[in-house]
Amino acid sequence: MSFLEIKDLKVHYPIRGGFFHTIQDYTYAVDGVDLSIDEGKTYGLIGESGSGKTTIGKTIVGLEKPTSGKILYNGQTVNSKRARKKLGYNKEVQMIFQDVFSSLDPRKKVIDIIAEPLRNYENLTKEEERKKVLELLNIVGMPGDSLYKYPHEFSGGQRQRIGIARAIALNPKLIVADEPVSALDLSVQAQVLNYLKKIQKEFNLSYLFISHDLGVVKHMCDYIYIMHRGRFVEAGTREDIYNNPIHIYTRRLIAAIPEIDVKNKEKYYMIRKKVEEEYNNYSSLFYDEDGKVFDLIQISDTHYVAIKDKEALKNVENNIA
Ligand SMILES: Nc1ncnc2c1ncn2[C@@H]1O[C@H](COP(=O)(O)OP(=O)(O)OP(=O)(O)O)[C@@H](O)[C@H]1O
Repeated sequence: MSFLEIKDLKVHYPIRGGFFHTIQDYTYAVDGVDLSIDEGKTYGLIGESGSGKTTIGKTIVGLEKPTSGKILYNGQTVNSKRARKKLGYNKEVQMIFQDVFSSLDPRKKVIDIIAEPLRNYENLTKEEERKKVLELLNIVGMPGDSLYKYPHEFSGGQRQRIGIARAIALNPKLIVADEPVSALDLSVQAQVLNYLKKIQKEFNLSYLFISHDLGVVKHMCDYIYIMHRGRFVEAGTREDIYNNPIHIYTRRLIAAIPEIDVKNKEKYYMIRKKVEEEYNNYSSLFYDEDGKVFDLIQISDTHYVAIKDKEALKNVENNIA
C-alpha cells in the first residue's frame, strides 16, 4: 500500500531577465511525473545533472513548492505548509544531502546537531535527549564519545553516518537521500550503504535514492525511475531496468557505468559505441520534435517506458533491445 503518492507533479522555475527583471521563460525542472512510495521499499531516481531529481526530492519534503500536481500522504494532500503541519508530515519525511554538514553550523557539537529535530518536535528532558542521541549514534555505529565533538573531527563517511542518525531521530517513514555517498571513497560508500540497509530493516523505512549513477544504487533499489529533461523516461523493478532496458537514455546510462575489470575494457568500449549509434538513429521514437519526453506506456506489470507508440516499441524491441 502506497503511503505517499505524487500525481502529475510539475515544478517550473521562472527565468528572469531584461531591464525590468521580468519573467522571460521557465525552466521545466519537473514536468509531469507520477510516483508511488510503498512501506519498506527502496526507490532509485536516476538521471544526469539538471534532469530534475533534486527538485523532486525537495518538493517531496516541502522545500520547494509544486507549480501544479499533487502530493498525497495517506490519501491527504500535503501541498501546503498548513496541511503538512496538521498531518505531522515533516516528521515522517526526511532528507539527507551529499554532505549534511556543509549546510550546518560547524560550531555545533554532534549532540546538538542530532538533537535538533528532537528539540523541534519532542519534549525530552536533557537526560532523555542525551540517551536518545547515544542510541541513534549506536545505530549508525558511532562511538558514544562522538557526542561532544565537532563535525570537522570526523571523516566524510562518519559525518554521513551522523547525518543519517539525525535523519532517523524522529522515526520517519521515508528518507529522501540525495547522492548520499557520492562524495565518499568507494569502500566508505559501501559501508554507509550497509548502514542504511540495516536501519531500513529495523525501522521499516522507505528510501528514495537520488543519483546520477546507476551503478551506485544498483544493489539497493527495488524500483528505479529514470529521469531526463524533467520527466520519467523509464520506470520498473531493478530487474526490468538492468536486464531489459528499453529507452535509449536508460541504455546510455547503463553503458556509462564504469567498468573496473580491465579485461572487459575493449568489450565495453564497443557497447558504448553501439549505444551511442542507437541514440542517434532512434531518437525520434523517444523524444518528440521539440525534444520532449513522451508519456509512459506500460509494457509489463511493473515496467513502463516513455515511447512514441506501440509500433515504435515493436521497432525498438526488434532492432535494439
Ligand atoms: N531554485 C531554482 N531556481 C531556478 N532554477 C532551478 C532551481 N533549482 C533547480 N533549478 C533548475 O532546474 C533544473 C533541474 O535541477 P535539479 O537540481 O532538480 O536537477 P538534478 O537532476 O538534481 O541535478 P544535479 O544532479 O546536478 O543536482 C536545472 O536546470 C536547474 O538549473
